[in-house]
Amino acid sequence: MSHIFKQEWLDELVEIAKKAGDAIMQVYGSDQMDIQAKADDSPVTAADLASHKVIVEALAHLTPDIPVMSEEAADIPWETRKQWQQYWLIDPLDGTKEFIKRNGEFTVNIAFIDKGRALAGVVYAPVLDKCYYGAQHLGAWLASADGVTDLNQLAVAAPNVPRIVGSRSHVSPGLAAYLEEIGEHEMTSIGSSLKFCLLAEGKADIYPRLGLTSEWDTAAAQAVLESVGGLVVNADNGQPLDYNQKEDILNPYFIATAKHWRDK
Ligand SMILES: Nc1ncnc2c1ncn2[C@@H]1O[C@H](COP(=O)(O)O)[C@@H](OP(=O)(O)O)[C@H]1O
Ligand SMILES: [Mg+2]
Repeated sequence: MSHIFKQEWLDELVEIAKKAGDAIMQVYGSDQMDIQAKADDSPVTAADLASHKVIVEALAHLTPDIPVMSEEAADIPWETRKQWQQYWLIDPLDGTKEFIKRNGEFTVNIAFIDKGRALAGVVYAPVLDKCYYGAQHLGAWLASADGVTDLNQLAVAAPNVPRIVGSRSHVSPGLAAYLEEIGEHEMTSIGSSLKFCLLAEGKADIYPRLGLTSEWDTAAAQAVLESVGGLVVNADNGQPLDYNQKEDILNPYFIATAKHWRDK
């Protein structure tokens, strides 16, 4: 059965992400982060696993019949997964390296994928106290200490010189070539899916990711950005970045662009 993504689900996702953030902050505030290396040698902490547990349990309660894929439970056969029309795709703690460095640039990510498209998502940065959430047919908002901002109501003027955002901890040779081609620009480095959120908030213009990411790293934030008219495309062919269309979970290199920059 196919579901219509409802406003109540979006509100519920915000609550779930905040609970997951609370679980992460318990580890963040303790002396012992319990860092382990995963099979691919990337770090995983007690916080990734605690956040994963909170989200998976809450989603099972919210929508018992919708499957869930998480970075921390990704071993789902392609034969099974390729049948999914709709599913939740989560990265319980994106920016694990930033979490370990304790610079606050990490997020909880929950996306709703509908027929290969990132339809809705929430991105929550507990230390920064910022929660971005949206759905393509409902809109997108930022909840912070200042209250709730409708991201579609922001009037953003595109600057003359593009403001580029890039990874703090994963720098690729492709990016250097891209920046050289683009010429004069301002560059900001920040960890996790927050890069997309800066575009959605009108604080940056382009996020070129000419390096590897997995589908759970991008889905929720792509949904937020595209709910405010931004776009994320495959850097090679300009096609929208899609989900669950191939066995390999790695994304192609991509370029994300803010609405005000697309309109320029
Ligand atoms: N070589 C690689 N292969 C796959 N994913 C990679 C990668 N290098 C970085 N990433 C992904 O990039 C994410 C961090 O993004 P950024 O560099 O923009 O902060 C990591 O998420 P996690 O922290 O959840 O593992 C990781 O999944
Ligand atoms: Mg990640």
